Amino acid sequence: MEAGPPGSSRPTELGPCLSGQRGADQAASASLQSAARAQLGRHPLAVAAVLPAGGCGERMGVPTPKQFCPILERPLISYTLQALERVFWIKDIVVVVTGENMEVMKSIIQKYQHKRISLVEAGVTRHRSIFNGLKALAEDQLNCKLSKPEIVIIHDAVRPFVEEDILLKVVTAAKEHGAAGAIRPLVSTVISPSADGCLDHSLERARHRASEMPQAFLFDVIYEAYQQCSDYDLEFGTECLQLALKYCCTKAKLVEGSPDLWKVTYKRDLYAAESIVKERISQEVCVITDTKEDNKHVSHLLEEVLKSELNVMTSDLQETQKLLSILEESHLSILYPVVVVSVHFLDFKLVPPSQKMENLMQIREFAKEVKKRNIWLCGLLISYPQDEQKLQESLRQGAIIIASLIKERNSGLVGQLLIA
Ligand SMILES: Nc1ccn([C@@H]2O[C@H](COP(=O)(O)OP(=O)(O)OP(=O)(O)O)[C@@H](O)[C@H]2O)c(=O)n1
Ligand SMILES: O=C(CO)[C@H](O)[C@H](O)COP(=O)(O)O
Repeated sequence: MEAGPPGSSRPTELGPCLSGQRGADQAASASLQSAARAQLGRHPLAVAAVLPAGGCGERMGVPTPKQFCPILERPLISYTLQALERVFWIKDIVVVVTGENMEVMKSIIQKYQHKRISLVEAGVTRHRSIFNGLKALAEDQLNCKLSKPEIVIIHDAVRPFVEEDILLKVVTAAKEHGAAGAIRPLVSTVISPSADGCLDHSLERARHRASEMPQAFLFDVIYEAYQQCSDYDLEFGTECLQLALKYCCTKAKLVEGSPDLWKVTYKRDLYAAESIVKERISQEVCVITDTKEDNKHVSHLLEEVLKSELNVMTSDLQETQKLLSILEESHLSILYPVVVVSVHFLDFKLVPPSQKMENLMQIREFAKEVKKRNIWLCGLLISYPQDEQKLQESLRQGAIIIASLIKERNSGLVGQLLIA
């Protein structure tokens, strides 16, 4: 079973206790939390977030709006919500979706146990959706749990890889400047075409930046800007920072962001996002070793070979049960499929595989059962020849298969029995 909570490099969810890793993560998260308290001031600022998620994802070219497209069988928007929920000082998260997607969104919130989420109906453009989200925060509506924040973060729901440090930077900058936004170096040069479709001029790439998200604003600044906003800007605008400048004379502070802030727009972006998620959640593997004497030696050999493929954390049977109960209690597998590889060693010369097959085939039924809890189980039969060199080869094959199962997370292999 591969352990290790999902998502960013500093997971804070409950999860299997990894020896050194967890300690480092907790330290990193604690230092961010103390930085947040220091930078946001002794009386912590009231910070809320608005996530526009009311688009139809036309450029994605599929019927499902891209914010609901699956990554490892979980909707893209759920990853973004998880990233924001992890930030303790964001008190409310307003998600703006179309009326027709309201029920879908509610089911996602319930299934993945998202917290601090309020839903608001989208507008026909991104700016109108964001404006609706701000209105929900501005008006102390009756029996509405939302209250007006001092700072509001605006972040596209289709930008799942947002970390606490960039959120803290834009919020801190917005507190001082009134507005702030993440930027990235341009990859392509920006050109301006003339009316006849030829090049009029090009912009000096080094002197320009791409505007990304997250952005943050003093709530009163951005709310005022949207209230003054022309219909043309609401209809065709794409830049919130520009609204703050145009309508409130507020020059946003620009904050260099990480390469991970990109927006999922085209289908290739979805493939890239899934690869990044797989890579991030496959950093550790937990080897569950049989404590019976005759298998202990070969299990140890497998761990050694696995170390060349992945970071290996070893565990014995008792630890296995503890890990499994933590998994059950922490609902870790709700957010990400947990891969469990049940490894068996067999000297094919002494024991014909067919004799062992029967009880190994039980894996298929058991796998069907645990898949309901998002645990992806498959079996691996490793040849255990007496010849040391042949044993090393089959262990190497076994390690390659295990690493691939964890990194690739192919649900088609769930319940299968593979042989190395
Ligand atoms: N009327 C709209 C349009 C867009 N968005 C949201 O704004 C974010 C960024 O917009 P974009 O990438 O353009 O999304 P879509 O408009 O869905 O994409 P497309 O332009 O390809 O249709 C997305 O999270 C999208 O859901 C929104 O809340 N309301
Ligand atoms: O990068 C951004 C600057 O705030 C916006 O996400 C981007 O402009 C949205 O544009 P579109 O919705 O057309 O992709």
